[in-house]
Amino acid sequence: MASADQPGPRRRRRGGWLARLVARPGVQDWVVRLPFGARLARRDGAEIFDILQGFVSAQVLAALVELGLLERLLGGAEPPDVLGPETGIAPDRMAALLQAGAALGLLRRRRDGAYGLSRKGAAILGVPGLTGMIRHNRAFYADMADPVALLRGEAETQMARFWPYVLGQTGDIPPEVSARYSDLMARSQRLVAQDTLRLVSLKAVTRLMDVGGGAGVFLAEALRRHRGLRGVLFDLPGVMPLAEAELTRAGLADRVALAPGSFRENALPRGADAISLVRVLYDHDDTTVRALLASVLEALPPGGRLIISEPMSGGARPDRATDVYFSFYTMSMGTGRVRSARRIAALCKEAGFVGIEGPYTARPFITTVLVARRPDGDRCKV
Ligand SMILES: C[S@@+](CC[C@H](N)C(=O)[O-])C[C@H]1O[C@@H](n2cnc3c(N)ncnc32)[C@H](O)[C@@H]1O
Repeated sequence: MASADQPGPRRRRRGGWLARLVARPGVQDWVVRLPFGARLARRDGAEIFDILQGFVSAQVLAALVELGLLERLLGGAEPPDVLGPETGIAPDRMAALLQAGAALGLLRRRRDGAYGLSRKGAAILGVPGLTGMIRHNRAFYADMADPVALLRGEAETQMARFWPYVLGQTGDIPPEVSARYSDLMARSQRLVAQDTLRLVSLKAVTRLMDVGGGAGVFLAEALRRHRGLRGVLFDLPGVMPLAEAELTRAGLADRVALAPGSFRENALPRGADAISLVRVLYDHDDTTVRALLASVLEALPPGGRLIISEPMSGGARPDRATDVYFSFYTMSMGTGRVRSARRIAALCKEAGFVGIEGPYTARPFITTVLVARRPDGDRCKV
């Protein structure tokens, strides 16, 4: 069925003639002989090869992170025959890994045969949560090893086991399991929070409720920027100890009320004039999202604002980060999906929200933001 993210069947059939022509083996030989053809074919070839080897590049990065080599090289360049024995890897294989890291621009090869960290390699260490995410990709890439099985939904995925709430489990998730995934999210949440708060203003907000707020990093960031603001953190009970610890550490515990519960089972608490959903919708199917948006609308006062922030599909203009990485990431979680801003706006409208603003983004691979409002007059049931 066509959705706001997909064109209808009539448009899908058009435009295949060029692809069919280019796919003929003889045509490639002919293109190379045309003026500009050789350059075009070379560029296409290089780009195709880049896509083809993407998995291997990611695994080279994973090996550098897992072996702690980025941190190790912070102290200065080292040759393979020093790093090999330190990590239990034969020097010639270590040389291959370091050479691959240099080819990817993560390391720099020096004339004396030692390898040091490049600016890009060092930046990986500086981005909060990135090395944790790279390690965590092991589970995701295990699911991606058989992409057709994943697409057919043939087996339980490793990712579904890592994120148990997407399977419909609620308050009874063991605290250590909740803590594990919330900790991973917390590490990367600061970047999402900073981008979100640069894109939307909370000046007029007095109480912000972050639903699915995890460890509370978004609330903490918002409260630090707005002294008069108070917060409510709504999430599964198992996540509360982590949130409490994070907010206490930030010295903000007295400005945030913790509200344990499941939005699948409980009404959301009232009293906030803005509600945020940060990286929440893309974990869930449309049925859960529709119910959640209805619940948010009910919890808001007339004129109250909803802020949605998460990686969004490029929709009509497919986006390399969100329509590849995040789309398959959420698919391997089981119930999630990356939606375009247009699709999310349509779901908000359907729930009764008005005045939809956005999408705003600085870096689509970090997040995109939409803002909506509960109508001032009483168009919706309370
Ligand atoms: C992907 S994490 C995002 C966490 C945080 N907002 C962030 O950006 O780091 C999704 C969050 O939604 C919470 N969550 C999932 N299902 C929930 C439910 N039924 N009720 C309340 N929270 C839920 C999870 O516990 C988790 O903290």
